[in-house]
Amino acid sequence: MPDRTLDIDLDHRRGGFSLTGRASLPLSGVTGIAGPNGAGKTSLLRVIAGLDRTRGNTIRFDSETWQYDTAFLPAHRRRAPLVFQDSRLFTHLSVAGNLDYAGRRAAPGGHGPDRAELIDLLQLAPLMARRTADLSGGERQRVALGRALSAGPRLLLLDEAFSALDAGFRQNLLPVLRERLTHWQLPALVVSHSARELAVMADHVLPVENGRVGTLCPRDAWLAGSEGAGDTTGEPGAVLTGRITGHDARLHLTDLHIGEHRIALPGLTGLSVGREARLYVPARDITLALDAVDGLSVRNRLPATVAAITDRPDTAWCDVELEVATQRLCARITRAAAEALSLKPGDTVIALIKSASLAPRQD
Ligand SMILES: Nc1ncnc2c1ncn2[C@@H]1O[C@H](COP(=O)(O)OP(=O)(O)OP(=O)(O)O)[C@@H](O)[C@H]1O
Repeated sequence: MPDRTLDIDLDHRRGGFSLTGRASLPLSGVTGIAGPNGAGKTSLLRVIAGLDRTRGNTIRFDSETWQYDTAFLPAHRRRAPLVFQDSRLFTHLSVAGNLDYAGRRAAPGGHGPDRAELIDLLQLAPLMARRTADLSGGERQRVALGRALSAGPRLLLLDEAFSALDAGFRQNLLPVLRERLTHWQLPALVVSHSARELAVMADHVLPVENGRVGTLCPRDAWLAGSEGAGDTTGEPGAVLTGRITGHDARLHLTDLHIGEHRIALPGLTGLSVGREARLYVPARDITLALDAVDGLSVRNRLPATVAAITDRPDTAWCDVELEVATQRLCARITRAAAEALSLKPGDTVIALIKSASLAPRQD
């Protein structure tokens, strides 16, 4: 059990919708919140933020009661800002004015970056004097994130808060933000429909389905689909954790080492050499080979050992679980291919991963 937890026990009713269930979420790292449209993810974050005051919910933040019976700590005293897809900014203030306003209201004891780091992280310098009414959707989202981080938060609540960012900016921001959240010791709850986003950000995932809060599970278990979630396409994936070992400015590639094995990633320029980075690899994007193959364009080739093979009943597919330098990968290949290669646990194979599948994309 983690030391500090956010404990929720919900019996939330709004209109015809109800959200129920209990969970104890770690107040360290990032907890992803996943589930289909209308499941209740936004409702959950609103209750935690203190934006919905329905009876029947109990929320405890560490030893502090945020809601219980008739007791209700107002949102501004929780200091758990909620950034959502279309956050409203103060239109009578400039971008700098919005950040200043949040900063002035920050109470001591919160976490987050100083102003210079914030501006650098979210690339706000060219926007500071701008009127917020004139900003694009992505710019507005960057400012909304900046405002939340300026407010001395104790818990950050992000609801599809990266959806308007362009794919390249997001690909760079997510691993850096993840690393910074750890540095600031700022826990976060992140709602996202993107398995790739949750893979990079989350340590645990809380599934929400049909108005019911599910069981918190480790990110890798969720990605593998073993908890019934998997990614938005219902297919598994896995996360490889490596260390950035170099950037090639000419070829726009970043080198990441997983143990002694190298992977080249397109355009992960936001992370400096030596930093840890997580990489989401969808199972469908891995090809398996028994031997080294020549004359292929695929350059990411990881030696792996087959740990298990699971047939998907009534489909053409099977999932091959692999071990790569003590980490786990999953490859979805056809059962016909597994039979043709006579794959079995203990076999040594080479996992081939196209760089394009690791590149930024809207998903
Ligand atoms: N104020 C409200 N009054 C009545 N029903 C509401 C209210 N707000 C949300 N709902 C309903 O509650 C249900 C859950 O909505 P919620 O926004 O929490 O889902 P979600 O999981 O975040 O969905 P999505 O992934 O589509 O954003 C929906 O059916 C929605 O219509």
